[in-house]
Amino acid sequence: MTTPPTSDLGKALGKLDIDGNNLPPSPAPSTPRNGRRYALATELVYTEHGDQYNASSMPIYQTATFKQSSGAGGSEYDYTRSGNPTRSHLEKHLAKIMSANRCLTVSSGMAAMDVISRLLRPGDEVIAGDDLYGGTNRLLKYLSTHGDIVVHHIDTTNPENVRGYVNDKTKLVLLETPTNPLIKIVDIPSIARLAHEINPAALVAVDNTMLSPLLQNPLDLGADIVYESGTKYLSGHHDLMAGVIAVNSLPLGEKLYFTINASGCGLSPFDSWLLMRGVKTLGVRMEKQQANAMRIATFLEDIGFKVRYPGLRSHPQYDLHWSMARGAGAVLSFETGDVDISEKIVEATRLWAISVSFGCVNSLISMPTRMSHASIDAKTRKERNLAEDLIRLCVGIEDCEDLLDDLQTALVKAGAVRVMPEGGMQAIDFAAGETLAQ
Ligand SMILES: Cc1ncc(COP(=O)(O)O)c(C=O)c1O
Ligand SMILES: N[C@@H](CCSC[C@H](N)C(=O)O)C(=O)O
Repeated sequence: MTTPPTSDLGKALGKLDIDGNNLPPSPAPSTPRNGRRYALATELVYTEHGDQYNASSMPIYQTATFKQSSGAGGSEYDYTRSGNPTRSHLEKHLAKIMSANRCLTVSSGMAAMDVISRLLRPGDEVIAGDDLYGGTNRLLKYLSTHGDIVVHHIDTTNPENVRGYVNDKTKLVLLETPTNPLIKIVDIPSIARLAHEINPAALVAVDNTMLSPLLQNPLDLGADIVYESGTKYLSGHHDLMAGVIAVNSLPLGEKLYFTINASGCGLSPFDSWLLMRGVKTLGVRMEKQQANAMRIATFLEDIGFKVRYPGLRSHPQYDLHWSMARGAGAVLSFETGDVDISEKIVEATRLWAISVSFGCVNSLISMPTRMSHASIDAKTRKERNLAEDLIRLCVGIEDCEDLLDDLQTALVKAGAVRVMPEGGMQAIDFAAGETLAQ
């Protein structure tokens, strides 16, 4: 029961929420899904954890063990591998944000993927995209060579392609959207629907790292599992590694928890605390990152580069993206038509750090085939149309004029653009055989 309101405003409003329920104003931590009622930007920062001293920030329970009050054990926590209050608090908060009934946090995005992959048995089949993060590709390859799992890498941008591969052995359909690094869009609702129709036991898992729960909720779109690298947008500062898994099915959540406890990959108390702190600023970070990304993408497209970004009208799956997502994110890629020129651009930037990963407050530049996707062999990259000259930009929160200025200088220094007498610049079409001299 809630206590009666004492202020006039309180009396006027009572304790009723917008649905007329007499409930606490925000989700009780243990019932995140049913309790959500503020806008996401508010929920990101609003937390309740019931600390005995009312600490505003959830304390870090930096302990491996918890003393028991009886010889039979049985307290809520006994050992941090099995559970820790700081991690639990984060998981409950994330469940609320991710529109999930249960959330689990582990030591990296790949650990999340590994935990999910333990649901597979020899002979099971996995359907995955042909454009996906290099590390995910590497783990799937390992499962196929060491675990007798059959992995089909197909173009998941067309749900009909997926239909052809779903059968009674399909255990997992693994999707990324937008894909990393080609920024292709995958129709989560259609694929989830058809996969479940053909094989109700098939699990549809979505790697939501590119957008974060602020911009897309795959569970609401029909997925069974959503996971993310918390190393990226959720934390936002590249100062921790984390992975997050969210589900609505509680039995499925228990299976995943079993693996986390059994294998010991649960997120540490300190990283749980850091991630909790990072999540609170996700809204403001992403807002600025997206605004900057849109300007950068528009500039590159205007001067003639082929740019991949779902914020641009020219993206071939623009409508599909916006039917699922609330924003375009802040990762884009573009091609120059010449690998050496791309390398020169990357190396000529100063503000844009040459770095893997994305989602950080700092802007990053990289050539995926040399860095994040180098673990995919050159032959496979070619088969999957992963252009060697592709440059990926992960846009941060800096002043956009500075970012544009640094990028423009790098383009000129690298000889990737022609400076026009009337001002401005024009990309040189190296793929069409054009040169700077022309
Ligand atoms: C789309 C995507 N998923 C998963 C991962 C794995 O995350 P982590 O590096 O935290 O293991 C990455 C990057 O590493 C990624 O880009
Ligand atoms: N050497 C690492 C590369 C990590 S790439 C990180 C991120 N997902 C990205 O796309 O940039 C590895 O081998 O995993």
